[in-house]
Amino acid sequence: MADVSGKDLRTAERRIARIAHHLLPLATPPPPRPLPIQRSVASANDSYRRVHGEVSTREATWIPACDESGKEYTDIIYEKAVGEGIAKITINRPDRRNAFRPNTIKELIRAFNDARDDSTIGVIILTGKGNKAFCSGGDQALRSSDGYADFESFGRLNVLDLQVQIRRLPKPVIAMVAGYAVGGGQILHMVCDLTIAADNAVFGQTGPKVGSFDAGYGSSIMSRLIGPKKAREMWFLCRFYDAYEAEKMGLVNIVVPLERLELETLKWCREILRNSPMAIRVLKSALNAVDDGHAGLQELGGNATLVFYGTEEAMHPALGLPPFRPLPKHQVPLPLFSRRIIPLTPSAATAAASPKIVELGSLIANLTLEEARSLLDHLQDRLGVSVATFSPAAAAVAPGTATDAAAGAPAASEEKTEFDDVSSNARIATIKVIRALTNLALKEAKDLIEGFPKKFKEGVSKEEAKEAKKQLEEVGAKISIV
Ligand SMILES: CC(C)(COP(=O)(O)OP(=O)(O)OC[C@H]1O[C@@H](n2cnc3c(N)ncnc32)[C@H](O)[C@@H]1OP(=O)(O)O)[C@@H](O)C(=O)NCCC(=O)NCCSC(=O)c1cc(O)c2ccccc2c1O
Repeated sequence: MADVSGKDLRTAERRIARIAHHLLPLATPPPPRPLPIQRSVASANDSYRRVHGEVSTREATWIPACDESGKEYTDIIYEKAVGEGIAKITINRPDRRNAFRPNTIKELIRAFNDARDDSTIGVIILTGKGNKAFCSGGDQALRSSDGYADFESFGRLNVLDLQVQIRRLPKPVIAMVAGYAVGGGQILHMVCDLTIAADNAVFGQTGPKVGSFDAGYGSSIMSRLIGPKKAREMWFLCRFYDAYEAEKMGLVNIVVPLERLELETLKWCREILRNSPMAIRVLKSALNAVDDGHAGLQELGGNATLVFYGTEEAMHPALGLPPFRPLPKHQVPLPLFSRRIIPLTPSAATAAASPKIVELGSLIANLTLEEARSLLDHLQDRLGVSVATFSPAAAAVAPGTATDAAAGAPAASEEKTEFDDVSSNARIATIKVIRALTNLALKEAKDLIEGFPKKFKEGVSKEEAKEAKKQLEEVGAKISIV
């Protein structure tokens, strides 16, 4: 028989005693072990399955990751899966059953921040090194009267910041639990969105035995997860519960054989990753909102704002609603617009010009609108003059408008108005007025002031043209009625 020293015996006794007072007495015999992975699937060949198929259950290839500080991690391992949107954060203090010290929490916060900001990451796994413990809570050797103190001269309870960070993180966090998840470690898995437990997992609180308690998430979320009676039992009695009991209580999502723990967790990650990240982000905040009070509403509200920012209305809030009353038919705009239009009207001065000018004038007069536009661009590039310089005496200057009158209108026409270039300053206000004048939809109104010359209004009276001119000038547009 091998020699056993007195010290070894004492250590063994101490360990047995430590576990024993958590595990005994069990109120009921352990429940029969269900099959490790249960599925409640109506049909393995339903249309959902045929469309979406099964996700891969292969292993991931992990590469070490760091955050922007580039600082090494000592208490954790931070990795990302090659070619997949999965990050894995592992508490790396196995000789302490992955108990955390303040530095561990600081590193966890850095890694979670990085995974949050990395747009290639969609799901984060939190786990512990080895098979013996996910995390055994705060490092009891470092507890002092003002919290947990390691390299600093003061104590902290910075795990509370980490809990909040995980709750607010806009991506799912999955706790992958093997072995003990006790004390502050059990609370960490509870604030994660999902928990995949190995069949050797053990859950429980020890606070009242070691002079501590978590009256924050550790109490409220536990009560939400397993119900108020069970939460009281867990805290008041400080018993430990195995993985199957935990599953029955609703503390974990699924129990799997230890050797399949990571593969099953990866499968869950991959299933999440094929769904809409924004839908999941909003759902996470919605599921947390009531329990997180104002902070929960703030998170949910922030997500609503983000979704709103993607809409046209948020980009142009000043545009308001489209005009309610449809305009009479003759006023319904025929879309037509111009960045630059030269009003080509004959004048008395033309007759007095030299033959060269008359010929040039005649050539210009016969240009199509497209050619006229090209000519203006050319002149502008060549001579550096603005289009407005070429507008006739009337008043056309950027960002002006002018509408062509009805075809065949007798006089060269006070009933025409054409749009010239609309400056960005006046743009939104101009669009708004145009919509009121024309009943155009937002997009059409925007196209109107940006697009190639097209008709704006047809058959309008002089008074209407003047009124339109007045309204547009009031918002900074410059108009000519020719
Ligand atoms: C987890 C155990 C049941 C495992 O038992 P096992 O027999 O497998 O292993 P050992 O007991 O021999 O442990 C091996 C080795 O690890 C050391 N160790 C284990 N846990 C811790 C720990 N939490 N802190 C420091 N060191 C730990 C252990 O001493 C051994 O070292 P050796 O040198 O002797 O080999 C069992 O280990 C256990 O019950 N651990 C203690 C669990 C515990 O009480 N945790 C603290 C609860 S309080 C808490 O976590 C907490 C943290 C916070 O930050 C809070 C913040 C705000 C409010 C409340 C908080 C809070 O309550």
